[in-house]
Amino acid sequence: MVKICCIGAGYVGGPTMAVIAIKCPAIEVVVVDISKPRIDAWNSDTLPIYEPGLDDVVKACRGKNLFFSTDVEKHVAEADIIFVSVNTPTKTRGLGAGKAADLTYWESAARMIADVSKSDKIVVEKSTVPVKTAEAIEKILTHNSKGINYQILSNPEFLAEGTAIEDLFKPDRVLIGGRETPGGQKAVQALKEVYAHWVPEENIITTNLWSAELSKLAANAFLAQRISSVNAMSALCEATGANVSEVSYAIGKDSRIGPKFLNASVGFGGSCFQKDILNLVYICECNGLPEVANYWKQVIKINDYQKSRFVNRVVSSMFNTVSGKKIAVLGFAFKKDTGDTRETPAIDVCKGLVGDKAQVSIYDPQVTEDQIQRDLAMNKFDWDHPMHLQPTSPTAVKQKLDYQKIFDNMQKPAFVFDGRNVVDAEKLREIGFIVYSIGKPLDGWLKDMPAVA
Ligand SMILES: NC(=O)C1=CN([C@@H]2O[C@H](COP(=O)(O)OP(=O)(O)OC[C@H]3O[C@@H](n4cnc5c(N)ncnc54)[C@H](O)[C@@H]3O)[C@@H](O)[C@H]2O)C=CC1
Ligand SMILES: O=C(O)[C@H]1O[C@H](OP(=O)(O)OP(=O)(O)OC[C@H]2O[C@@H](n3ccc(=O)[nH]c3=O)[C@H](O)[C@@H]2O)[C@H](O)[C@@H](O)[C@@H]1O
Repeated sequence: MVKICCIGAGYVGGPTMAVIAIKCPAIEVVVVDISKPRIDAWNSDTLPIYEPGLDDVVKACRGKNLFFSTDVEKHVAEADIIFVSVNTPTKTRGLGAGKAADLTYWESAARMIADVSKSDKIVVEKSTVPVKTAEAIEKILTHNSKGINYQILSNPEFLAEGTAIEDLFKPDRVLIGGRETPGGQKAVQALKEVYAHWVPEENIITTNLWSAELSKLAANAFLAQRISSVNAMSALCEATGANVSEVSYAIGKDSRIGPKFLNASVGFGGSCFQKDILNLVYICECNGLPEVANYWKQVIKINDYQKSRFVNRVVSSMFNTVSGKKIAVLGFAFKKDTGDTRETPAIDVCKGLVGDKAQVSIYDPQVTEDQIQRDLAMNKFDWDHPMHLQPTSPTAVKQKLDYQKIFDNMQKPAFVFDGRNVVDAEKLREIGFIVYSIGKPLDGWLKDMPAVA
């Protein structure tokens, strides 16, 4: 029986391994982590992360061929294939602080693999890492190899939170990079066979190691760039009377552009887009490519601009001050169907409003009060140092808001600021609200109260 061990039971390690286990009943999959609370939660009825469909997959194979354990060394020693899916946050201090990826967790996992292994291993980079990380890992593993053969593969993950199970069941592609040696190619084949249990062969792409590592950073950079592009357009729409949804639809009809990922928003969030672009910027700088670095930096700058533009719009609409005013924030996670708050734009928006002394009340059905308090107290880039444990008691209750009742209870004029373009603005205007929707023609009131970013 092939044995797989995955180091890191987070948003990637947990769902990815659960799907491998359910699709490959003949493979034993053990997910290990140094965090006991996280492993305990994976072994309980309340999983440590909320992800639609995840519960069913875990329950179907846990205890059969899927296991969660803190006995990291034992399971690493026994495995044939080791996935490393630990966090790779942005460095907070030292060389490359605020940009480079912090590989501390990765390095300690690699050293532990080197220490405990007694048989040949395929080590798979699942975490998103800088290009050439495999070379560094190879050095650590082979330095004291005691005759053990290690093959390093890059197999980046492309799942998005909120749709992880769907994405894993039907990935657009699986990417596997390996050394172009007979040993490297044999390892690529072994991993390909795992995915071939459910992914059509033509969707499994194999490349050299560096292409696979770079493709992951490039994919996230391109995706984030689309959002910054449409968000940049949203500002121009507001200034000109164009409607960003109509513009997105019109350009998305061009098959070369495509319709997906063109929703204007208060800005992108999540643990990866910003981190991975900063990492890409740092790699470009280290390779003497400042023009390329500056090109990608703009994606982050527009994202920051969009968040502060939103806060300024709120403040300027209310006579340039929100001091003492009651503001309800609905939704705090970085997107729907997740409880993950890492780098959520809501943090910047709430901090901006609180900075102007607003009285802010925050609600998200998937995020606990404790988590929100911690997030708002944290410094930039600290959110992934140490581990960011998710709330274990989210409610799945979907509540319908009674906007008429809300309006009746509010001081007038009553405002709604929609950072996601999800409310029915016309209906709310009929009730009497002044509504701001990103990138949409402005209400008369808002036109008279120009916001400066
Ligand atoms: N969250 C996402 O949607 C995606 C994340 N990624 C990448 O996957 C990687 C992991 O991300 P997440 O799962 O979100 O992180 P996470 O923070 O949720 O999980 C990482 C886990 O690794 C554990 N860990 C750290 N060092 C360890 C060690 N030495 N031994 C055992 N366990 C250790 C931590 O305790 C933590 O539970 C990152 O590189 C990220 O960029 C890639 C695609 C999607
Ligand atoms: O490397 C990663 O971590 C992952 O990053 C993203 O996935 P994720 O961040 O989970 O979620 P997305 O759906 O990409 O959303 C990211 C942010 O962009 C925002 N967004 C997305 C789409 C859009 O049109 N507009 C927009 O503002 C979302 O609200 C959210 O804040 C990528 O989509 C995944 O392919 C990748 O594997």
